Amino acid sequence: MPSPIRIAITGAAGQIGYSLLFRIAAGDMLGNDQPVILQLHDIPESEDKLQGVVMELQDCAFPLLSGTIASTDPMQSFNQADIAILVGARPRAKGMERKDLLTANGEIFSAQGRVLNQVAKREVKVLVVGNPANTNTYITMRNAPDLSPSNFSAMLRLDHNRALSQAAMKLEQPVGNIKKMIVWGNHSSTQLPDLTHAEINGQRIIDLIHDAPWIENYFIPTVQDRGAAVIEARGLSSAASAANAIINHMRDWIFGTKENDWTTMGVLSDGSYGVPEGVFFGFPVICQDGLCRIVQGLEITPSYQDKLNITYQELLEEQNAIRHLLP
Ligand SMILES: NC(=O)C1=CN([C@@H]2O[C@H](COP(=O)(O)OP(=O)(O)OC[C@H]3O[C@@H](n4cnc5c(N)ncnc54)[C@H](O)[C@@H]3O)[C@@H](O)[C@H]2O)C=CC1
Ligand SMILES: O=C([O-])CC(=O)C(=O)O
Repeated sequence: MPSPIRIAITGAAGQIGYSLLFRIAAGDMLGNDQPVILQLHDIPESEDKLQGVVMELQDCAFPLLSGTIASTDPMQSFNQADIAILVGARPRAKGMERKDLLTANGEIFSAQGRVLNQVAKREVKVLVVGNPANTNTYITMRNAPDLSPSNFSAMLRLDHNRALSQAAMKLEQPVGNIKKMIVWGNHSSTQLPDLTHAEINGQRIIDLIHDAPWIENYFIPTVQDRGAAVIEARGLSSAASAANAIINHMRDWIFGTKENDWTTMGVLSDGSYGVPEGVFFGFPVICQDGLCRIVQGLEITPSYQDKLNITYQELLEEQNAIRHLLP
């Protein structure tokens, strides 16, 4: 058996945590022969709840779970972490946009960035989930100057999975056959779900759908607003699907994306596709050997380029609002 991998998870007592920890401990993220140590973090107000979750983890007797640490001290939770999944933050309620959470949540990520900088492994992979995810990733990265920007990514995988499922339902085909979906930009309602490059069994989906109004008036807004629709229906934000997306995201990052496919991750922009450098932006990426690179050379229509600019501008506004949280 390989030595255990240390996984720090913040907000572990919350609803995403409850859908996530048991799957990781069962081997869904790192495989059936990889032991893990869960380093669970939450705030003092949630300490009792966190202890309850730890009891349940013990009661599962997971063979791969070689240790569990539950702490309200990030120095302890992030210590020597190989992976850090930053979920802990306030969720939005009905009627809010995710960026309305910036004031409540931004500070969490500057503090946690500083601690990661001090005590996590230098090659730690940090996935930021707490909203607004792209800008919180930026705050975390900027507060951890000794770690490479490539150690950080923002979660757009839930949007990517939502887009895959909507396309599969329209085509009445298995979702697993669809490749090369993209969700560009911010994890917000300005994101651009893009199936113009997507394929099913080697054929371009747009050649099969032939329904531009469906794409413009149903597919794009349904994916953009899905988080709000779930909140409206459940009274709570997506949790099981978010946990599943975390597992998908980390698996692809660590083990690589599938051949002839890519995934969507929020990574630091480098000027690709006319998106100026310096924002965490949903791009199509191919991962190999633990490194992810932005897929190059895709054709973007002028109308989609305008939409990329809208979501970029929103990210810029978010960044301007959090300047005080940067060193
Ligand atoms: N990027 C994405 O695709 C998605 C992001 N989210 C976001 O994930 C976050 C968590 O969502 P839920 O689990 O549903 O919320 P929740 O309210 O059920 O749980 C949040 C947990 O975080 C803890 N917490 C609060 N401040 C913290 C801090 N400073 N350090 C550590 N833990 C802290 C709380 O005590 C609570 O246990 C929210 O911001 C939500 O909007 C949710 C779904 C998808
Ligand atoms: O919509 C929300 O607030 C939660 C979230 O990020 C999502 O479900 O995509």
